[in-house]
Amino acid sequence: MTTPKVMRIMALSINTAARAGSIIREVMQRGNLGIVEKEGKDDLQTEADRSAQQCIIASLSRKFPNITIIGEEGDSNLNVKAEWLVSEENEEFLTHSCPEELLEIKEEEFVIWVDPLDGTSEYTKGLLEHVTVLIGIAIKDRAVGGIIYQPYYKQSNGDIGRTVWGLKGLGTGGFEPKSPPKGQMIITTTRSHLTPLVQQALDALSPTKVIKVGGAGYKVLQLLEGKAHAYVFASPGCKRWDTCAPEAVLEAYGGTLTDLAGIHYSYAADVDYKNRMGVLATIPEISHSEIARQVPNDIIATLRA
Ligand SMILES: O=P(O)(O)O[C@H]1[C@H](O)[C@@H](O)[C@H](OP(=O)(O)O)[C@@H](O)[C@H]1O
Ligand SMILES: [Mg+2]
Ligand SMILES: [Mg+2]
Ligand SMILES: [Mg+2]
Repeated sequence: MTTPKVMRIMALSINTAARAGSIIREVMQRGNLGIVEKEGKDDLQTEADRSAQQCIIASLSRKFPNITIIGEEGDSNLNVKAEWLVSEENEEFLTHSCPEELLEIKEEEFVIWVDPLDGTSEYTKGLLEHVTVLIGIAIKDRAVGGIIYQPYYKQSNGDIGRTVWGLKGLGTGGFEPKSPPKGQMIITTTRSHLTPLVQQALDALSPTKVIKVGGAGYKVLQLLEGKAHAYVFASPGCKRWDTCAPEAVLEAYGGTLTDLAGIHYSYAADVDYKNRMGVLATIPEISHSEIARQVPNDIIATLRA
């Protein structure tokens, strides 16, 4: 019985994200981040972003040559050194059963969205716990599988690094699920891109507490670990590579991630990769549609303009 393609892609992505995470730590240890500006001073790229992406895309495309892979850092030179090429599929993950509805998906139907280092700004500022490696697996236009690797997570046994994964129809792994305190509305949002519109959306939801952190991946981890009820970002800053993996993991867990109007983003290969309508993510325990309804129409209209 051959292993279903989606399970092999998840299993290789798990090991590849961890290898990319070790590259991120190696670059930091060497101390020369090789920072360049992409679309301005607010959009940085480091040697870690570039190298982690080379590792991920070279490894995945070597084993699955017919898969469409879209990386934040654009085209990468895939002639990488042998030590960056990951070929082992994660055996622990492969002990799980493939969801019935995903058994027959062909390689050509997958689109993989790669954010090799989410939280670059935080990485350059030493806020290392905000940094994640994101590999999102879409089938046709829907986010289905996700890996959120934290290169700087400290395990209780002293090990460094943690892999959080999710596959819709199967579930999640790698973290201790926790619900946030009842009777509160804790919202996580941007650490560095607060605008009047972002603030207006937050105010409309009357939060009891606001947690400002970097990284789309790290914000969704706040929801998974019971630190926040919702992630609200009324701005077009994020892209599909920021949200594909977090959406798949959160929704495999029973939560929801959409744009601010409550509509799911398409992850088809040919979409405009900008999340122009912001991000709204909620834990399973609260009504996503109820929260979306509380977002004032003028905010939606402004984002749509
Ligand atoms: O992978 P990077 O470029 O670090 O991803 C960015 C997002 O593009 C950006 O929108 C996020 O901004 P906020 O913190 O304001 O949500 C940033 O945190 C990173 O996720
Ligand atoms: Mg970036
Ligand atoms: Mg990102
Ligand atoms: Mg990035």
